[in-house]
Amino acid sequence: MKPVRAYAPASIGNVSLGYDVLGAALSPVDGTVLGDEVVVAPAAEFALTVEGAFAHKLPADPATNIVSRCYTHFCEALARTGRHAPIVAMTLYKNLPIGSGLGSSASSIVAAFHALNAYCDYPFDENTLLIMMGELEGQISGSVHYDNVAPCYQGGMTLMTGAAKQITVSLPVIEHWYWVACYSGISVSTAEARDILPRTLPMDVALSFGRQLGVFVHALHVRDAELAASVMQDVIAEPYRKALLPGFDDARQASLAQGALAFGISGSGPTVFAACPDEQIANNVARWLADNYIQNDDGFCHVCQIPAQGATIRPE
Ligand SMILES: Nc1ncnc2c1ncn2[C@@H]1O[C@H](COP(=O)(O)OP(=O)(O)OP(=O)(O)O)[C@@H](O)[C@H]1O
Ligand SMILES: N[C@@H](CCO)C(=O)O
Repeated sequence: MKPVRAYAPASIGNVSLGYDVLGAALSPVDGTVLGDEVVVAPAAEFALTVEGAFAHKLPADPATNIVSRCYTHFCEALARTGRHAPIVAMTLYKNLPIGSGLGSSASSIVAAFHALNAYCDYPFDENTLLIMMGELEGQISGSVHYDNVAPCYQGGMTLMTGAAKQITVSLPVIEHWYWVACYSGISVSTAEARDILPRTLPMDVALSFGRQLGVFVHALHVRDAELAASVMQDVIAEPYRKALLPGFDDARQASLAQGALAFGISGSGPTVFAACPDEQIANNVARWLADNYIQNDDGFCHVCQIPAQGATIRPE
């Protein structure tokens, strides 16, 4: 079998108004690689090598890397179909920072499963593979949520259905919007950022959540950018999580003052995002965030769009 390489993009989980049920893939407009890659090649025994800018931030033992667990999970699923497990050497290019809010573990998981599936000539369909990706994401963050793995794998903006038969539906995107994503450089554990949230919601919060999500989906379908932006406030997680993000309120105020239409936490943070009506405003917001929100040399800021294509495969 021939070696393959999979690329899986960064993503915004929640997009402010869709806690755990809405996500979007990200693609920097300047062509920067913002996502993990996994290469799968034939070998005499299983091995995982980790390279890339953030490889040193992962535990040294490859067995603790989520990519090794993806391989085991994939092989077990394959065995249930009567096929033999492939013996492979995998290389993870860890390009995304850990605990960033950019769907870093999701990116590794999607690249790993997509590469293994392609290497084995696609034994699993997209929905089946997505369920496996969600299970592995759940092992890391403490509960299954698809809002990073789904857009990362499928591209675009995806809404989770809650039904195993079809995990996601794809939403239209406002094509002229630019999305600034700024990673401050610190790490926030997704599991811990989930633990600080209340287990139940007051009725008024539940009503706001449902109203916002319904209006947003409608607005995307009728291409009403103003209406879509008007409901992009996080009533569930941001009130609790912003305390974990130094400079969050100032960053929001400055981004909105410069013309951003909406501003929020990407996933569980510390990355923040700003949805902007044009590229010029996005560049201005990105400059401000780069100068003021980034806290150390690991931080970065990119002007992005939401790509229609999610994970990709190419021969190695
Ligand atoms: N390939 C991998 N990529 C990322 N994290 C991994 C990987 N393998 C193991 N881990 C571990 O999984 C945990 C990931 O933590 P967490 O879910 O907070 O980060 P994340 O997925 O990077 O976050 P986010 O979705 O906010 O970007 C860390 O403890 C990390 O060491
Ligand atoms: N929906 C998840 C995304 C984590 O990146 C959360 O907010 O916890």
